[in-house]
Amino acid sequence: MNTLPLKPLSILAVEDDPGDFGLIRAHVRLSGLCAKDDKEAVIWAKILAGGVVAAQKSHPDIILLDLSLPDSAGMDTVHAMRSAHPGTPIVVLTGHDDYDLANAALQAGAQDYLVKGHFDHNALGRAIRYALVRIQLESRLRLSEVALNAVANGIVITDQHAQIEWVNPAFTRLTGYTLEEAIGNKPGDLVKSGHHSESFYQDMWQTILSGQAWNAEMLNRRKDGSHYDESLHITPVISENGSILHFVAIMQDITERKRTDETIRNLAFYDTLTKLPNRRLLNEHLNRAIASSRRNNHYNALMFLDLDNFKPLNDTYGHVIGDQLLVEAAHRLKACVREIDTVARFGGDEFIILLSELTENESESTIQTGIIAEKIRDILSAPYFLKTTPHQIMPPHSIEHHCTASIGVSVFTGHSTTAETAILQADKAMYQAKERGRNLVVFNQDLHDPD
Ligand SMILES: Nc1nc2c(ncn2[C@@H]2O[C@H](COP(=O)(O)OP(=O)(O)OP(=O)(O)O)[C@@H](O)[C@H]2O)c(=O)[nH]1
Repeated sequence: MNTLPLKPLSILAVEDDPGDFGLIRAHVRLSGLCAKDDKEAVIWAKILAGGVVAAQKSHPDIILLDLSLPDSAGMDTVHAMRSAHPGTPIVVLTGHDDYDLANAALQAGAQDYLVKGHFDHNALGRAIRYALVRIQLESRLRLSEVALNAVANGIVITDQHAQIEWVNPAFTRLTGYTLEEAIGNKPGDLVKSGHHSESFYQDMWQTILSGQAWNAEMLNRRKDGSHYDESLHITPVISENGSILHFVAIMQDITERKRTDETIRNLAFYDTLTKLPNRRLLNEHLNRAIASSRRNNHYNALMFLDLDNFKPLNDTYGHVIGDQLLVEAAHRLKACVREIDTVARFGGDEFIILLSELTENESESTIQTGIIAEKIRDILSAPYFLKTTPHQIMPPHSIEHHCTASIGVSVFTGHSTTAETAILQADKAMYQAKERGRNLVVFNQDLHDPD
């Protein structure tokens, strides 16, 4: 920050009363703000218009402004001088002890005021120095405000009780809440989505109340009810004695980034046609199931499922119709299992179903799996109604198609197998199901030479 000018000050006094001007000049000399023998140190203008012109010509360091002039009175005088000379500090001279008038003058852009006839050279000197410092601080403050208003990130300033004192326009753009609507509310009351646990917020409070900054990515709710993802950074503002005065929260809308991350994740781990987990995600789930089975001794089951005679459907009606059947089969499979199980598309017309956390008893687990496998076989064999699309040669119509599946099953614990062998065993059993005439469930354990 600039310090006060070291050179003697140049002062403009806008004052219609020669007696008052004489007093001002005497006080200025006594105050030591300018050289004692400098007759030009205080420039005199008797009316506002003259004062405005004099300020333009001489660029004074400070303007002493009487509020009651022949060509202007009251706040109009302050407004006129302030707009003509925005960067020059103004000390208003009021005629009587009118604090309302003085306050209004400060609001209108003056930096300080003096009551005429009630100040000496010390008070004048102090007022002038104060006004010079204050205008510098005000200009820095204005600059910061312009910057805060211009940034793309939302900014919220709260008091120590988390009640909003100020928000910037980016916050309004992000949440839909204007400054007026936000003031006095707690941020959580405006944007909490209900998506995060109590412990999430407890962690936040614990951190910021201990004087530390807190960062998180979270889902919030706009005024119109829609949701957005934000990256949030909260910093406590701490006084010299260590108590918290404010919190400053800076938030960035990361909805787009989250969406892109989600798309990339979906492409990496999910089949684009059926939206089922792909091989890579299946392997993750399978390895996790094996690891947990090693700890808790629960059996898992893996079904390798291949649709029977799927190729002719493609050959007769085209891949678009074949795709519809694959999507419908995926829906049916998902409906047959629990939330914790995995239905994955392994490739082509092959699916894998992983049943996790069965019982600790092999035969019980095998019976359970058999029931589910039969249910799947049954559900998949129900007719499919597939719709041809208008661009095909035939007008759009519905095709009723029948399709069955051959299912190979392996039941295992984490102690007895690896992910690879579990898949191989189920695949081998599925191959047997095909060999034995299709539309069958075959367990790996029932093969003559199970692996
Ligand atoms: N519509 C469609 N077809 C696919 C897709 N991926 C693979 N296919 C087809 O699925 C068929 C798989 O056929 P197979 O499993 O070899 O033979 P199948 O006719 O089902 O006979 P079996 O399995 O022996 O009962 C092939 O015609 C592939 O072209 C896909 O994403 N969409």
